[in-house]
Amino acid sequence: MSRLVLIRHGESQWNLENRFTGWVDVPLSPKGVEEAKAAGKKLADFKFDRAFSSVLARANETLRLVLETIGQTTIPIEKDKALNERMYGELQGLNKAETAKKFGDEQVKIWRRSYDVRPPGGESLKDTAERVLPYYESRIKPYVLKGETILIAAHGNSLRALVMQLEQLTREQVLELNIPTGAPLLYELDNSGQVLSHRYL
Ligand SMILES: O=C(O)[C@@H](CO)OP(=O)(O)O
Repeated sequence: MSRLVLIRHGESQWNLENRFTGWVDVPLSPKGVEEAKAAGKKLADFKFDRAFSSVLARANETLRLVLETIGQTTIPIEKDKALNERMYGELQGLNKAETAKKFGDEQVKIWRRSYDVRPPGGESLKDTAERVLPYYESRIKPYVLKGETILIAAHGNSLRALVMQLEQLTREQVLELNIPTGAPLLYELDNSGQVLSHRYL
């Protein structure tokens, strides 16, 4: 059996300011730093074989703080832009509440949570899945099949794409799927990579 822990980065400065972030490389907020350390405390009983992260600072920093908290900073780490947040195109930098006022709540929900509608100039969840899932299959799943204990630090939407696949969610179900910041989500998988159980720690 393999254990796979997914963690969305702690609160970022732009989460705090309620701005669309995407590929903009913003830092963690002070609360985000605390969330990452608290996540580490929840993972104190885990002995990770390896970890993966996007190349964005908020995920890298979250991973570093978790590994420092549990004293496991020497494990192999692979960082790849395939795990980056969904690129939010023209929405990047805009305030989410102001954007909802301008375009309507329903339109903004579709841009934020639908499966295959692209925000203007950006990636849909489907586009994001088309880079996250091949990366998972080629770089992460081989270690799942070996029964390793693995940590992935990434983003709301890159993790939604992975969770949709792991849990075989429908497009309707993924519309309601939100992944909170700094909350470790544990999957137990069998030796063929099928999910046996999942829960937030
Ligand atoms: O702004 C973003 O890049 C993401 C994650 O914070 O936002 P959303 O909640 O719309 O997926």
